[in-house]
Amino acid sequence: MRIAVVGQIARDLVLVVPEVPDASGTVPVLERRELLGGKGANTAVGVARLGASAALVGVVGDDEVGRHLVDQLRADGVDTSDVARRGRSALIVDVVCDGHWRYLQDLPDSSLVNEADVNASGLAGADAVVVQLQQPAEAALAAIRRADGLVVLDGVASDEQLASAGVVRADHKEGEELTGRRISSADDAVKAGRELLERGPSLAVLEVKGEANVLVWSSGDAVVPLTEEDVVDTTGGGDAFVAALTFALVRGDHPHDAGRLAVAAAGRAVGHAGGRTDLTGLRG
Ligand SMILES: OC[C@H]1O[C@H](O)[C@H](O)[C@@H]1O
Repeated sequence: MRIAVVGQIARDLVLVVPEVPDASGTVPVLERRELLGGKGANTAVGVARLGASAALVGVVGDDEVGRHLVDQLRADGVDTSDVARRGRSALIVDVVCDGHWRYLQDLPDSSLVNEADVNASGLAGADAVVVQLQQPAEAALAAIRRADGLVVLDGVASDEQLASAGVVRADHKEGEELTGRRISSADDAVKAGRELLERGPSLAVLEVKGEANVLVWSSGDAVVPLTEEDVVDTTGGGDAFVAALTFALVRGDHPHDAGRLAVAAAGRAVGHAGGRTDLTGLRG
């Protein structure tokens, strides 16, 4: 099984604080961690740790940090032949308070995947392509058009993108933006998911904040409650979720089982610090 991911690669600076400061306020940093991150890279590493072959279409800086990011991806078993090197590397500052993140993003334009990167990549041969929609819309569309396998969209997709996708997955905030609906219960998510299916995909996966993930497909739906893991850091929970969801769907799992594996993976991710989680042994 080969899964390609189109998305961001970054260096994360995690600062754990006791509270978020007001304007002109100061708070101490309780803990500082320099970690490997980026949604695309985290997802690709998750796929590799689940035992599939993972390839990443992304960009790192043409600098020392970029070399380190690529070396670590390779060490984690990710095929980096489609990782471009230019400009400076993206830096994300994760301000973590009570286990929940707020990001400050230093994303130079050069750090975004462009259409030429996608067209030069080998994603066409993959069984599934995960497209993270933080990338420019034209690059995302190029990836969707070039994909031969299952297309999994992660984030707020446009109608044009949805029309050619197999799966769309959105966290709570993205789900509300994507559907224009308030999603505060599983029933809301099922209704929103049904509307999404009319826009193209055959599976919609929406989060109900703090409660569950809801999967909706043409002949059914399933509500998978979140695990009761102690939350250390929510960074990367969604990336582990998408990695496991895609892995399970390509393996041929029923959507409900795929949802269960995805929730278990996200639970493992939020139970530890940083965006790269060891999903080894998590096979459902
Ligand atoms: O999804 C988590 C990732 O998003 C942010 O962009 C950080 O890089 C972090 O690793």
